[in-house]
Amino acid sequence: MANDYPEVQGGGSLILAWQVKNKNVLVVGGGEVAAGRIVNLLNADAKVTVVCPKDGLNDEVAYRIAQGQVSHLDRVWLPIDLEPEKNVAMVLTAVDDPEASTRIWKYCKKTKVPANIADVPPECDFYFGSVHRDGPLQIMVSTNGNGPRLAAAIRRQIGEMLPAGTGDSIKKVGMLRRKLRRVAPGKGTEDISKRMAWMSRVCDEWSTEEFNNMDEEDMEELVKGYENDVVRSFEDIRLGDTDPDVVWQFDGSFGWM
Ligand SMILES: C[C@@]1(CC(=O)O)C2=NC(=C\c3[nH]c(c(CCC(=O)O)c3CC(=O)O)Cc3[nH]c(c(CC(=O)O)c3CCC(=O)O)/C=C3\N/C(=C\2)[C@@H](CCC(=O)O)[C@]3(C)CC(=O)O)/[C@H]1CCC(=O)O
Ligand SMILES: NC(=O)c1ccc[n+]([C@@H]2O[C@H](COP(=O)([O-])OP(=O)(O)OC[C@H]3O[C@@H](n4cnc5c(N)ncnc54)[C@H](O)[C@@H]3O)[C@@H](O)[C@H]2O)c1
Repeated sequence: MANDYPEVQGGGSLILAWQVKNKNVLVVGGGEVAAGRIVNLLNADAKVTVVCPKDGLNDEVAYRIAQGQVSHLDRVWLPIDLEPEKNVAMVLTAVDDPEASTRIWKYCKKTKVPANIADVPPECDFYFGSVHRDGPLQIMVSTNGNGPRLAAAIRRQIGEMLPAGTGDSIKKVGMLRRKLRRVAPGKGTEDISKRMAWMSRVCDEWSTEEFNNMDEEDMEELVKGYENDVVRSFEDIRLGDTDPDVVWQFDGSFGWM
């Protein structure tokens, strides 16, 4: 039977944007790989505890501990680190001891805590990927275990392709969406459909650069069109005076002077 449904391509990962804000995450090990994991976790507002003997910490991890950005347990990992009272949401190990890694992985499975064991794909509930970050924008590249270094090269290429200010333009879209929900707070299905359709039109019709240049006043002006399903262009908002509230006033100049 012919159809246009997407073809299934098994063998991939389910790529998600996992929310770890204010959740307890345990990092086992304090070397270079742990340092990278810690930055990723702090960027996602997690509450991080590092378990690693003090003499094994690298400079970056020692700095995070000294700054109070993460908590520290000065010893090797122990099963008590996963006691239910600790409420651990996730475990990331980056240790140079494969036996310890496997022991930790098995214990995570027993206690049903999702875990990533660096370098041991069969002992991972999820893999890391290479991430491009620009404000609210995050792009993750995964090669699904085939070539992590290639993932980093592809991530850099993608980052270079994006127009400057892409992250800022996304921030503006976020502000506009929040403003729209204040102006039109309806929670009925029709309200939601109307809001989504209007917002989709704005996103399709406005460019990254226009979103970047959009200020608070432009946003106010733009959302005024929502009620009547009007999406004014950036140019129209900046140059036009279709708003009856705006009265043209002579400023004493004749333009050509
Ligand atoms: C993307 C990145 C994210 C991050 O870790 O932050 C990441 N690895 C990175 C770098 C990297 N890792 C390794 C090298 C040495 C060169 C090389 O081997 O290529 C380099 C390159 C370097 O250091 O420059 C060694 C390595 N890695 C794994 C194995 C085991 C194996 O393959 O069996 C071995 C040892 C292989 C061996 O024994 O020979 C496994 C995994 N590494 C993953 C992620 C997951 C798959 C992601 C994917 O496929 O896309 C997965 C499956 C599990 C996981 O760890 O989550 C990060 C780049 C971040 C960035 O720079 O932006
Ligand atoms: N997936 C990746 O992206 C990737 C990339 C490079 C290396 N690796 C692998 O990740 C692992 C860590 O690499 P690294 O460069 O950070 O190593 P590293 O030697 O710099 O750090 C290992 C750390 O683990 C600590 N440690 C060892 N046993 C421990 C235990 N039982 N409890 C708590 N802490 C313990 C050590 O004190 C040290 O701080 C290695 O197996 C390495 O091959 C993974």
